[in-house]
Amino acid sequence: MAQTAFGPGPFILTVNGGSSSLKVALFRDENPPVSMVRCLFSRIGFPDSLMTVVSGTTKKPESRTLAVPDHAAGMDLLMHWLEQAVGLGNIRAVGHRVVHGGVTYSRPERVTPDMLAELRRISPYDPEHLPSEISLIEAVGRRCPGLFQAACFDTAFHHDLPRVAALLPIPRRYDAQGLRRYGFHGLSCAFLMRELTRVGKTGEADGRIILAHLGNGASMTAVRRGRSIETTMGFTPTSGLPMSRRSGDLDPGIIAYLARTEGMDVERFHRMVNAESGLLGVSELSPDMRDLLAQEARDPRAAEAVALFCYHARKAVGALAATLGGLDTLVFSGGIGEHAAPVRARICESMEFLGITIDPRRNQAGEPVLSRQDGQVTVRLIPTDEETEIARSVHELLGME
Ligand SMILES: Nc1ncnc2c1ncn2[C@@H]1O[C@H](COP(=O)(O)OP(=O)(O)O)[C@@H](O)[C@H]1O
Ligand SMILES: CC(=O)OP(=O)(O)O
Ligand SMILES: [Mg+2]
Repeated sequence: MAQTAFGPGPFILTVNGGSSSLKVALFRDENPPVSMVRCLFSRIGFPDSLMTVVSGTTKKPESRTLAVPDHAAGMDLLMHWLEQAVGLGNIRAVGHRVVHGGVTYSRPERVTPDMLAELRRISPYDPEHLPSEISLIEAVGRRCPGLFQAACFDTAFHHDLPRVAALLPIPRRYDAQGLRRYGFHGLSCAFLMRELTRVGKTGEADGRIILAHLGNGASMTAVRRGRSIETTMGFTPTSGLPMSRRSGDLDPGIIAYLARTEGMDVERFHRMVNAESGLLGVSELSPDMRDLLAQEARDPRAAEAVALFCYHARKAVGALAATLGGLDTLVFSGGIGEHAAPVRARICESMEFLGITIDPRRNQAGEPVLSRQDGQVTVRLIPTDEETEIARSVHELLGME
């Protein structure tokens, strides 16, 4: 393979399309894959979209503002840049994060026309993520026809949820139509479990574990003997914990109430619970935990939003521990879980009854183990990396071709 700006190829490209962001990373196709450069488009669809590039070697972020009207436009810009930096011929495969795989997909798979048709069919399951993810697969296909593309599903980690956890308490006929609890953030869960196997005590990864993925989207998952047995998100990623802009679980009665009293229609309701709720909705200030922590001393709305987030997270730890029949390990991850020491402290407050005690110094310093020496539950901080998980899966799939 020819020499490129990032050394010799071949490369794997990973594509992670969020609701208004796009993360792309280039890996050298080795075992394990080596991250060469990462690129983040944020605020897609806004006039001040930002492109941030972080090189795998210097780790120095370089940002510039540019108009990115939608995900496909971001992908086109990126492919153009990659053509010059590495040559598209040096890219062996592209791996996409696909948030929803419905009942059909339980492992990473090569994208086929049939898969695209099925993803289009289930798009209404997750209109926040699936349409843009499909458009990214299509954008790559247009630019590089025939290139190996794989879909890595967030729902896959939870595919074998116990029936009682997956079943929704609504008329049975909907279950047959795919209306069930699926669970998300599975790529992050898979990565965290791999890391726990690497850094944990002997047998720890086979114990009773809660993975707290707290980012803009936030969910917690109970894992026993390596298997997801319960998780806070259900049919869509709007459910579960309150998030940066998403409401999380709500009383279903609210939908009918707002329709009757305000004439609120489906689209308006969808926008409210996905884009105008959570930390942003309660604080009326910001969806960003950093901003709220900085303002909570002087603005009671910021304080209430942070308190609400920590309260629901603590409640979820208790509920998930009950489904596990006790707890051995609690893992904090995601932007908030990895960086917000005060939030971690508040989630773990008054949890001694469950064996959770964290050491304030370790927590403040963000050490890999946060629990006290004598703590019954090992509380850990593990940075997640969905991109590496995707690249690993693609490398494995290529090996099976
Ligand atoms: N130092 C920090 N202190 C508090 N919150 C932080 C810090 N760094 C990042 N966060 C929060 O992490 C969240 C973003 O999480 P991240 O996992 O990066 O997002 P995404 O889900 O979009 O991948 C934001 O709410 C941000 O405020
Ligand atoms: C599944 C999900 O919530 O994804 P994100 O956190 O990237 O929005
Ligand atoms: Mg995320």
